[in-house]
Amino acid sequence: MDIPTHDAPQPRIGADPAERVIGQSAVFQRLLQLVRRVAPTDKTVLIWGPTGAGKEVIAHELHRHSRLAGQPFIDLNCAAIPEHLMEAELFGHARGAFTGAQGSRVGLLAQVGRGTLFLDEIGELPLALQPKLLRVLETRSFRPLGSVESQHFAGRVVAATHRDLQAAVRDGRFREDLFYRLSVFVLSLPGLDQRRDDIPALIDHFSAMQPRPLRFSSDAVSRLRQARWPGNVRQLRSLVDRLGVLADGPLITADMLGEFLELQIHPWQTDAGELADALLALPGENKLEAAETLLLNRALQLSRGNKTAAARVLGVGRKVVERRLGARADQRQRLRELLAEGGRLIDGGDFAAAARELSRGLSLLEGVSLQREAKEEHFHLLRQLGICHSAQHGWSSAEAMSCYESALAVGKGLECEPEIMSILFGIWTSQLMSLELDRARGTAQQMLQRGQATGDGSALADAHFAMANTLFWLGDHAEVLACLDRGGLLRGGAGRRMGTQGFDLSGLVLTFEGLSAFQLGHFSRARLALEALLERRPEEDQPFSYAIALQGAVWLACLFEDDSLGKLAGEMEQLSRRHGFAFYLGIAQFFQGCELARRGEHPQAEAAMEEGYRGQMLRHGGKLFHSVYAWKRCELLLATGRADEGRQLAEHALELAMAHKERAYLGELLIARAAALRALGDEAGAEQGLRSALTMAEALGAAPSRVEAATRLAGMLAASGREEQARAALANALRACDGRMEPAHPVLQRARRLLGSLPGGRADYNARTGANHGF
Ligand SMILES: Nc1ncnc2c1ncn2[C@@H]1O[C@H](COP(=O)(O)OP(=O)(O)OP(=O)(O)O)[C@@H](O)[C@H]1O
Repeated sequence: MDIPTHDAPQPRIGADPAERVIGQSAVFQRLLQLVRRVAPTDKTVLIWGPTGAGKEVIAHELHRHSRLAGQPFIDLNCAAIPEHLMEAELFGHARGAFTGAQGSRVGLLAQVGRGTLFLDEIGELPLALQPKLLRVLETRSFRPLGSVESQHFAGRVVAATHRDLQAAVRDGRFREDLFYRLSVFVLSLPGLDQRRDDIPALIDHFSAMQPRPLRFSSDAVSRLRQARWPGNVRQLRSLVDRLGVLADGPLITADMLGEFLELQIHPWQTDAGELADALLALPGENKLEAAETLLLNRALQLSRGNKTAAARVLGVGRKVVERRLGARADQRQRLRELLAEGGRLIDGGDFAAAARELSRGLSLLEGVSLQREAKEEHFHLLRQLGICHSAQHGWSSAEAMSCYESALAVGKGLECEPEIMSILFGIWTSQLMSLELDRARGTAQQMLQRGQATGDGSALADAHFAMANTLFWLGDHAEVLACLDRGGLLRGGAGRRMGTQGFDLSGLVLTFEGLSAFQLGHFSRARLALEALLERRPEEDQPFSYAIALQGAVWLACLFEDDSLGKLAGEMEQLSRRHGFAFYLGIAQFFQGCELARRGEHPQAEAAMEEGYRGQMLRHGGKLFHSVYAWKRCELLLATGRADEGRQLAEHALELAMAHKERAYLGELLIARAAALRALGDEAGAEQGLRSALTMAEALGAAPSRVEAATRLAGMLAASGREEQARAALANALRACDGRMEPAHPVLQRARRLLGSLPGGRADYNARTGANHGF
């Protein structure tokens, strides 16, 4: 007789019925009594119980106590056989019944004779087969596929399930009539948690089955009695089996159990389908290989790297394990070579080629085989690829960010602190440049925490600078100075302190100290910072440090409306061109534009500002400078009679600033918009705008914009005959800044000139401040 072959497990015929059934607990004993009472009848029985609780053992027990104990016991797992083969399996088929049926086949219904047919996982029986099985039970006859003759079914059906069959009936997944036909008797099997008293005897029973005898100390037994057993008796048995292979000696103590209990795999908590789905969701293309790697890794972990023991756990020869490990070592070597090659190409500035090599390395890691053991290589691949992307596409590149973020996730737990800090710095820069200030502050905070945890001074310095810089754009100028101070970065003198990123940190610190001091009205401090920046003489081998110093200097010179602005910006432009510092070239051109505007050379000013901001800064850095640009360009537009364009620009910049909580130059932007409105003839709008600017500047503690807004407002009030209000507004703003400002600063000079021109203004101011500034 030709029997068609398939990959499904063959049913076991005549499984060892002599296997002892262990269980003295009251609940289990009651069940056994019931088993013995039901067994001699030939009625159908449904065994319900959680997975691994011993349903098959009970089915054997039923068979053993039945009148037909000498007859076959056949078990068929309904979940393990593909639907299209199940019917032939059960009913058998005649020759030629379907394509490929070269011979006839005797089905299990016939094979079982007068014995017990155990249908395990009956809940998985395909819906199409359910009425056919029902008919067998009702008529006690069946017809093999392709046959015209009915045969008598003489056996007994015992079914089992861990599912709630009534729920399956409600959901339409199981036929109600079959359910009632099967559950003539229902035996409910308790889970191991409900019969913990059986645990010691079960441990003894399974220990005795080991090739090497095992003994459990009493604390080990009580630990096992207390453990959770979602996989029930099968889980307990696997644990003892594993101990039998892996324990160093025969005595098992509670301490040794910890590791084994923690490492328990619970495939029984899920069903085979779910388990397979989880495996199919593994990373990489080749899922079979991924699943195999997972098994190998686990076996090695359980056997603590012992290949012979791992091979035993896996049920393969040691050579198989060795071959797989050898292949992995080769792959890892290749990974290291790619990483080294990537590093060399980065050093040589060939970022595109480096990215290609590094990506190759990443694709090697796509499967799960190397992911665990090559974590460090994985981290460096992602980090270096991030460097390539930011070098090629700018700090804000999405690819760079995603590499950095993945690197951080992979790098958790690795001892690569300097590299992790450098990634965080990269992420922070990108967030700052794209005006994601809240996120930038979060990253700076993370850097501070890491720096504090490791106590690394350089990392802490970087972190304080990052935080101070973020705070500057958030408009919290007093906190900028406090943060730089907390980081021990102030009063660094003329020396150079390089940050871990290779930047001249002291030049940057002086810049933000100066800018914040300026906004707070501490003009003399800001001026000192400007002078210290100018003292940082160019050094041939450190052009980038000089570019940083010049950046701070031109920016401050612009704020101070100094005559040196043009010369400094020119110097910065030349330096940046010479060394290819595109972003710094943009800054230089932009400030050149500001200087040209001051001199009234409007067309050239406009060209320089546009080229600097749009041509370079936006392209190579980000939109961080948008408010400085909008403020200065709006002034230029007003000077050339394009007030409406100026208003639009200022309004757009205000929207952006508000959306990103960027407040560094918010007062200046509000003033610029008010000036545009006034130029457009909207006097009321302009007055309102200036009042808002005044309030905003006051709230931010920003002195220059406060005085400027008050001066412009006073000018409007005086022009409309409200001289008293004008004088009060001006005197208030000046008084608030009094004692901190340099008398020579142009903003103050304009304010004082106006106040002096108002009736009683000079006397009023001098009387209130007790000063005599000699208007
Ligand atoms: N009372 C018991 N005495 C001895 N061994 C038992 C007992 N109960 C279960 N076992 C053992 O536990 C393992 C699981 O038992 P069994 O296969 O009968 O569980 P099951 O409930 O049918 O599982 P599943 O739901 O996965 O089909 C088997 O190795 C079995 O020998």
